[in-house]
Amino acid sequence: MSAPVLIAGGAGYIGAHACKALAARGYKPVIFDNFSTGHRAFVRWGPVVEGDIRDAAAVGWAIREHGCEAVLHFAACAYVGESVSDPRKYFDNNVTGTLAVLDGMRAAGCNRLVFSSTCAIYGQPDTVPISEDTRPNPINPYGASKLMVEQILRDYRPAYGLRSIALRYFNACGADVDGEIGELRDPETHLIPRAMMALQGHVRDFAVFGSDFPTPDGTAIRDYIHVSDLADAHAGALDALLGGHPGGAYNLGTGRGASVLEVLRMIERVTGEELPAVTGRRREGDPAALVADPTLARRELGFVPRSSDLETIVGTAWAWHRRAHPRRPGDGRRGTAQEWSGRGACPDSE
Ligand SMILES: NC(=O)c1ccc[n+]([C@@H]2O[C@H](COP(=O)([O-])OP(=O)(O)OC[C@H]3O[C@@H](n4cnc5c(N)ncnc54)[C@H](O)[C@@H]3O)[C@@H](O)[C@H]2O)c1
Ligand SMILES: O=c1ccn([C@@H]2O[C@H](COP(=O)(O)OP(=O)(O)O[C@H]3O[C@H](CO)[C@@H](O)[C@H](O)[C@H]3O)[C@@H](O)[C@H]2O)c(=O)[nH]1
Repeated sequence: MSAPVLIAGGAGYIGAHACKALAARGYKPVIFDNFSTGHRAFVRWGPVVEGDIRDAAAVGWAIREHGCEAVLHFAACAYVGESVSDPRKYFDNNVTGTLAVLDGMRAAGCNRLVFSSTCAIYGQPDTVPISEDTRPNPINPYGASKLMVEQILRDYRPAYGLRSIALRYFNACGADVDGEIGELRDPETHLIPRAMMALQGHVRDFAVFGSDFPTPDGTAIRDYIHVSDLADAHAGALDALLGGHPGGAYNLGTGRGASVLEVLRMIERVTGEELPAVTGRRREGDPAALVADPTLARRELGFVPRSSDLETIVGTAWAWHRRAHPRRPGDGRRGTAQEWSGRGACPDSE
């Protein structure tokens, strides 16, 4: 018998990959989504309830109707820049929305939750790699909203017996190896999909955001984790919660950092194409380096990334993008990623 699980935000990028991973493990994902950024075409592995997480009664109804034993909660607004210009939207959807999910769960007698948190809760840490002991210090409302939810979850555990695991993803990327789902947003702000959209002529203003960071090549370093590894980690966290895990918070990353230039060189290698080489200013609020210490997740959840080498990340993302965004004629290229390493030689995009 497959256990039904409510997947709030299951029509989105990471949520849909999690639905596929859960279905492969014998769970029955029940997708709950308002399709604000999700895709109807990504609903393939279970029934869908169209609704808003801020509607606690609708969440409770969906849990009872399908007999869900747990909730995986991906639904959120997740644009860092937008969270600075419109913080109310973020505190409303991410914090008030999560309170409503928790109300719906309690009303339906469901007390196990896996929550999508983020390394954005750490802000600009002084040292990397970042362990869970690093003091959270978010520098934007998006990160603050996720940290608030983590605090709420900690308080709900002793008060209401709601056991939860918060998974702090580093940079989610890549696409399903079968090419069934991938990363597709409007607008798209993330490095890898934007670079690929630039190659296909859909983005005209692609740039490296900053070449003066205190890093070996001057560009920012991130810990890129394949979305299918994240999806497997959710299945593992769910297994753990259903098996009696008391709950907690875990970093999900590889422990290895890659600079923007290293990612772009890999994109050029895998695609055999030259990217437009433009160096722009730093994006406001971008830390120099975020790299996970994933030891705790490995030890306590058995988390081992299998697809998170840059070549697999870029290869799967490129396969998806070629299908999702057929090339447009004309491209306006201005150089190669190789040229970026000679910083200063490139035109400034500002
Ligand atoms: N993409 C990343 O690199 C990354 C990193 C760290 C954390 N996260 C977190 O992971 C989660 C999923 O991110 P994603 O990249 O898949 O984003 P996404 O936008 O693709 O998915 C979010 C999904 O939630 C749905 N949704 C949003 N608000 C809703 C509401 N009020 N009611 C019902 N459904 C709603 C959207 O329609 C969408 O299907 C988010 O919570 C995000 O904060 C993402
Ligand atoms: O066109 C672009 C886009 C991005 N970057 C740089 O590439 C790096 C990665 O950027 P991006 O892919 O936008 O990811 P992050 O800004 O690191 O943020 C993502 O990863 C966070 C966790 O690290 C999540 O919390 C956020 O939701 C998610 O947007 C950063 O240094 C950016 O400045 C560029 O140089 N050019």
